Amino acid sequence: MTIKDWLEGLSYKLVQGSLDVEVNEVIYDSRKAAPGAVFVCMKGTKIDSHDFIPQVTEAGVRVLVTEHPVEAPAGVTVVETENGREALALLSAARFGYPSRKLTMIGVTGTKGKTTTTHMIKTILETAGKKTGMIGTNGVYIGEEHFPTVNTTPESYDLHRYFAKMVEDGCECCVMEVSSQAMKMHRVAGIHFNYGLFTNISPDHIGKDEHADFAEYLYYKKQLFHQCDRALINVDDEHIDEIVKDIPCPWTGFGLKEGAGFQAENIHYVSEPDFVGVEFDIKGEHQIPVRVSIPGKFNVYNALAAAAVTLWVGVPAEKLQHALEHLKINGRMEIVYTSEKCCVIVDYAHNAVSMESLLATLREYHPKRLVVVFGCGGNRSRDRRYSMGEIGGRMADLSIITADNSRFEKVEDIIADIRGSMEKTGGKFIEIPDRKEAIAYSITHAEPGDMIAIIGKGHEDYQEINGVRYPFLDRAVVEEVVKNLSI
Ligand SMILES: CC(=O)N[C@H]1[C@@H](OP(=O)(O)OP(=O)(O)OC[C@H]2O[C@@H](n3ccc(=O)[nH]c3=O)[C@H](O)[C@@H]2O)O[C@H](CO)[C@@H](O)[C@@H]1O[C@H](C)C(=O)N[C@@H](C)C(=O)N[C@H](CCC(=O)O)C(=O)O
Ligand SMILES: Nc1ncnc2c1ncn2[C@@H]1O[C@H](COP(=O)(O)OP(=O)(O)OP(=O)(O)O)[C@@H](O)[C@H]1O
Repeated sequence: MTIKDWLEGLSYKLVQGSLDVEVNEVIYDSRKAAPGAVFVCMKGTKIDSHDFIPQVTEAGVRVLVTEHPVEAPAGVTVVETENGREALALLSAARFGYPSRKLTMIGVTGTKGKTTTTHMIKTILETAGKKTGMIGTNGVYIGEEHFPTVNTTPESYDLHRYFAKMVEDGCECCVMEVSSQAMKMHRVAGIHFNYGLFTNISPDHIGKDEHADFAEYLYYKKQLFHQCDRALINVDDEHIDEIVKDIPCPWTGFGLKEGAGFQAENIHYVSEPDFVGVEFDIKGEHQIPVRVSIPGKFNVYNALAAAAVTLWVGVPAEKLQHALEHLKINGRMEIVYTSEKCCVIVDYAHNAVSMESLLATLREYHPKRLVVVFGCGGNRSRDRRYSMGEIGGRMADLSIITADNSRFEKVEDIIADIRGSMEKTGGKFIEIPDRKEAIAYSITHAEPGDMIAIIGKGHEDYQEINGVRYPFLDRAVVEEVVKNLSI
């Protein structure tokens, strides 16, 4: 391969050297410099990697892609382009042989529900026999393999490396979360999505290094529509008019609104000893009754969107129904135990907004008592402790305040902050600093018909204390308690 072969689709200027230089790798981190690699420079939020040109050329790099004129040794090829991150995306796609073109690509964007919906889509597609790779906040899943990620949408080079692995491992489809930040940072530049899904939008990710304001946030979320054949959009979103304004691709609505292409109706919240979830009828393009084994109104939206897109992919109705009825998503409204006595749910809700919507949704199931077990992370905003304490006090029948990832703070200090706001509400609470004991207490003291929500850590398999991550999984603790006490 020569660098010329990898420049397809990129607008560039050759400012030094030749395009016939043989290349075998694309890098964007100077510490990986080696002969044969193309080093793509960019101005990052902290570092300008053009500064590393002396080091990388010293290490044998013979091709540089830069955003502005640079000084480079004679014999080194310099290609100038407008945006290094976009160049990285296009070169990486070429480097791996455009693997995303061999996959049915589904992109999911939105403020809330991305992770849940991508998991649902993957489960449905795999139930229908379509091997599916998945990329998002919880990491990358390819077959039995799991790779952790730093970002919800990883850097472009890593994306294409994972797509290539998916193709190699026989995946037919890829479902991935596409964050607005990824759009802004060109991580998905050049990727073509067969389907683009927009779950919802509300103000979030606004601030230094993210989005300047809500308009910019929306603008970047909408960029997905420029890269997909067909879009699926939540028509109940309060910003629907702005979302679909000047939309460049055909789109279909989903939601509860009459006339939506995929409409949910006859919604029932079901709480039975062996099934807790929600059932509804899909109306519109298809008429299919479904039962979803994850509770909550927002999971009606997530399941409806997942159903719609997988029906478009060609999944038969009975496979869809089976998948939704037996769904389990680690740490997202995960029902870990249900019996005549109580129902125990593990969820990742770790701020007041998520906690409030979670508790409100569980109320719909009319539990005898709604019990919440939670703490707050150390070395993070103290406001979160006050607001979560207030929500617990106001919305639960009993709050059991315990430890989360205390990091470098004392659990007792964090609990004291939570207690401060909880007391003002008059809500009932107890304090059990040891999280394992708190979980055990919630179950052993359950009253028939109770719902117990253990929140904040979801899928996390550790508890971070004084810089050490100790193994800890809420679900495993529940299972152990239930087994030992055989209730
Ligand atoms: C603000 C932001 O988005 N930053 C992202 C960005 O980092 P950066 O621009 O700060 O990078 P930098 O440290 O300045 O480095 C610039 C360049 O120098 C290179 N470098 C650096 C050091 C060195 O010795 N040599 C060298 O060549 C780096 O490899 C890089 O190419 O590029 C990195 C690589 O892709 C990202 O990991 C990083 O995400 C940070 C960790 C982050 O927190 N991002 C958040 C805001 C984010 O992206 N969030 C979204 C949304 C999540 C959601 O919806 O919930 C996400 O998709 O995760
Ligand atoms: N469709 C939805 N609408 C509103 N809230 C939702 C929806 N789906 C999930 N939630 C709530 O938001 C929390 C996060 O859900 P999820 O991880 O699926 O979203 P996300 O878009 O990936 O979020 P994040 O960007 O914060 O990782 C859940 O624990 C739940 O409380």
